[in-house]
Amino acid sequence: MPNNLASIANRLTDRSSLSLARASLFKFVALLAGVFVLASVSLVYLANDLDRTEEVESAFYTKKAMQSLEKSMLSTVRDYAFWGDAYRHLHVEVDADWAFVRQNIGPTIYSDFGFQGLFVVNDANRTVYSVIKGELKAVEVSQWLGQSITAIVDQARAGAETETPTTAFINVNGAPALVAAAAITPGTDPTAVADERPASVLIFVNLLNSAKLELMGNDFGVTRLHVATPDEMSAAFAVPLSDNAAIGSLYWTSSRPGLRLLGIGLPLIGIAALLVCLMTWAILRRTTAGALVLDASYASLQSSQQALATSEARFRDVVEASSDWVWEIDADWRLTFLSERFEAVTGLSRTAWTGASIDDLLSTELGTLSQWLSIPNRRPDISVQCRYVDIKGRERITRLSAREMSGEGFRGTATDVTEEVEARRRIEFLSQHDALTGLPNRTRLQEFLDGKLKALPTVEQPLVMLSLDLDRFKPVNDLLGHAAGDLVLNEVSSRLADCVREGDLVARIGGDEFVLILTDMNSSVEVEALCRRLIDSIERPIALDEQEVFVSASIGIAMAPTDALEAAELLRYADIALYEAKAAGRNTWRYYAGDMNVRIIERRRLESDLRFAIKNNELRLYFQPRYSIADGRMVGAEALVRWQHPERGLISPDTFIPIAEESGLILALSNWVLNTACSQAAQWPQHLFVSVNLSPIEFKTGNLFERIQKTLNNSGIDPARVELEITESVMLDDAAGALEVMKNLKRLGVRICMDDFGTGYSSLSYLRAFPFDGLKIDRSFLNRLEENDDDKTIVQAIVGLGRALSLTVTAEGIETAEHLKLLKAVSCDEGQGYFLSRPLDIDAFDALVEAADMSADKSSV
Ligand SMILES: Nc1nc2c(ncn2[C@@H]2O[C@@H]3COP(=O)(O)O[C@H]4[C@@H](O)[C@H](n5cnc6c(=O)[nH]c(N)nc65)O[C@@H]4COP(=O)(O)O[C@H]3[C@H]2O)c(=O)[nH]1
Repeated sequence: MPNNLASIANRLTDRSSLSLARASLFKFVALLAGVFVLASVSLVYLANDLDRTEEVESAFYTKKAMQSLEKSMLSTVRDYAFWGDAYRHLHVEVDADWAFVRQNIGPTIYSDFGFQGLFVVNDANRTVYSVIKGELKAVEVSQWLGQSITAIVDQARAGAETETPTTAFINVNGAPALVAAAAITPGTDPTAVADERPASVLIFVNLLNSAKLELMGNDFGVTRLHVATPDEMSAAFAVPLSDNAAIGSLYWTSSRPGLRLLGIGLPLIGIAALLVCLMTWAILRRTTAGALVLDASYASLQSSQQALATSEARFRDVVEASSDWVWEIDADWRLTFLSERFEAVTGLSRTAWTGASIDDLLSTELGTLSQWLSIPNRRPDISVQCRYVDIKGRERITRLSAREMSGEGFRGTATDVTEEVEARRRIEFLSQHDALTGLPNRTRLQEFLDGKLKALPTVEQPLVMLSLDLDRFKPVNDLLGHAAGDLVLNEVSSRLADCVREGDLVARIGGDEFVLILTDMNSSVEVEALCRRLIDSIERPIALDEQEVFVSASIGIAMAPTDALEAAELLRYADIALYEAKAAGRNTWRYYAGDMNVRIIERRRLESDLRFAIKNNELRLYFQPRYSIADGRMVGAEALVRWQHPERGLISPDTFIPIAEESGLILALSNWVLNTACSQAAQWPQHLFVSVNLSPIEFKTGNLFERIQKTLNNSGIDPARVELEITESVMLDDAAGALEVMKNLKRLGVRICMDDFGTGYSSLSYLRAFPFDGLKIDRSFLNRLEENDDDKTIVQAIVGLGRALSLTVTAEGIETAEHLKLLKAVSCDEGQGYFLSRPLDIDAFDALVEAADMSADKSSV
């Protein structure tokens, strides 16, 4: 049975609903057509039958009519023939008066009975009395009839004895006629005595014309009875008038009820068929439309089933391939399904946990999971973070999504997000903290500061911000390496954190820059005590492996609401104060003051003026001659830039070089100096070199080599006559990079000289490692020479060192004859200073050079 059903289903699925519907409908239509054909055939058969019956009846009644006619004529002829008076007046003697005139047997035969012929044939077969159509005529019966009726006459005489008349149909001139004949006898009249002669015979002739036949037919319900035409003669039901067909037959006009029935029935069937056709057409249309819809639904159902199957397969694949596990619970919160991944992810047994409460497995921070699932109108797309303990006893975090099932219960997925959550926490922490020291970073500082400022600090309860920068940290980093620098920063960070109270904030916002936010400082005494503590704490030696490192700090202080109520402003003011603290000699602190800001503004104005100055030729180049100490010969000159400010007059480089360095204008400025210095020096005598100062910033820009090369090419000066002065901060910032640049510069053929030697930390080591050609002893040594014997020794040592390293040693700041004498004594190579010559403008220097040349010429002469 199921097989049968399946095969039917297959057959059904093989054929569309449309074709099925059409096939069924066509069968139905064929059936209906069959019914209609059958009905029509039946109707035709019935009609034929009816017609046949009608014919049979008509024939029957026609015969009846004939018989009735015969009977009537027999009766009539009998009445007149077997009558004593008739015997006396028509046989014994023929008395026309009695018969015709007195109308005993005369015209009434025609007028009453319609017999056209009345004849009396005597015993010699002669017609003795004849009335034709009611008129007395002397005509032989055989003549009038056109034929002999001897047989009829004889048969009538034969019946005389028994008084039996006779009838016979004859044909008279093509029309039938019924002849009734009877022997004239005395009948029952006792007065009339029969003679011996053969009896005379009374003959009535009834000519059956059309009108008479029709009338007769009507009496018997036969329509238009008439003599059959030759065609009708062959009809099955034509009634012959005698055995002799030559006499003719009678026929009638059939009412053909069958035909009438057909006339009514067939159109009805036709109309019914038409209606059925219309209905079928309508049904076909509806069925087609319905079937099309059904087909479409079926196709859609099939594609839905296909999609469902694909979706199921996809779901299966995803469930198996995904790292998530799938769960289902019933209305009692009991786990009814756990996917295979559950074991792989959690290590827990599926079998053991199936049937257990989900609350025993998972917990949320918001309460039990079942409570969360029960939240009315809970959005199904929102997931919840749950915790569980895996097989190894570790707490894991999973993100759970849940949807209510149409029955009762829930199902969903669980994604292990432990790593993700930890990574997020870490990222969150890192986004707010400095990776090296773990201190809050600039972002956290900003948040903290905003929060504190929103609380509106008061003058009595101010918010204090300390901007702290380490002094002497860079050399540590550069000389001892970044690892050592990191250790120092870590140590400093923890010392700073130790100095503040809980609720305060210590943030690291740059390499060696820190910001402290203090909220519970009631007086400047407290603030300063803290600053002292901070500096003391930082100044304590920091042990790094086997050596100790010393750093210090400068602090700038700004307060809210006194100085500002905006975080950015407060930071800026604390920075300004820090700048002042550093300018004040470091290792100290400064409160922000309004005029500091003025100074900053002033500095900004200068920066903008300087930008204009470089472009508009306000810079001037001075040259300070450098002499050989041994013989007092000029060997070269140092190019020193000045700024001829339209309002402020001549401005010293000490004022604007730092501004140029900070604003980035230094490159444009230095280009101008290099080009001017080299093109001027190119015109000097060949034995004079020019020395140009380079800023440490220029070493970091990357294209110093190209710039110098271009300057040399443009000016055409011999590179050997160009000396570049750099300070040791160039090496402090990036020793490896500086070495690379210096080596490249040396390839150009220029000389490199270390400026301000003796003021830094590690000049000696740099001197050995870098390709210097000379060094310039900082003028601070010469300033103190007269009062400090140590400095004399140092100068002597530096000169000795320079000689040992084959460097040209130049003393700067020779202000007195004594300085010169001393330098001569220690065999210092070269010197420059006010005592020998102040820096000169181009014209003055050219004049000096010219004068020097002339005196040299004179001396040589
Ligand atoms: N007290 C005293 N001072 C003397 C004596 N002899 C020379 N000086 C001054 O000492 C400075 C020597 O230049 P510096 O050490 O390279 O120091 C220079 C140099 O570092 C920088 N500088 C000057 N011109 C340029 C330049 O074109 N480019 C760069 N990057 N820096 C420059 O500005 C600094 C100051 O330059 P200046 O004001 O011209 O000051 C010059 C000079 O006028 C003396 O006997 N006694």
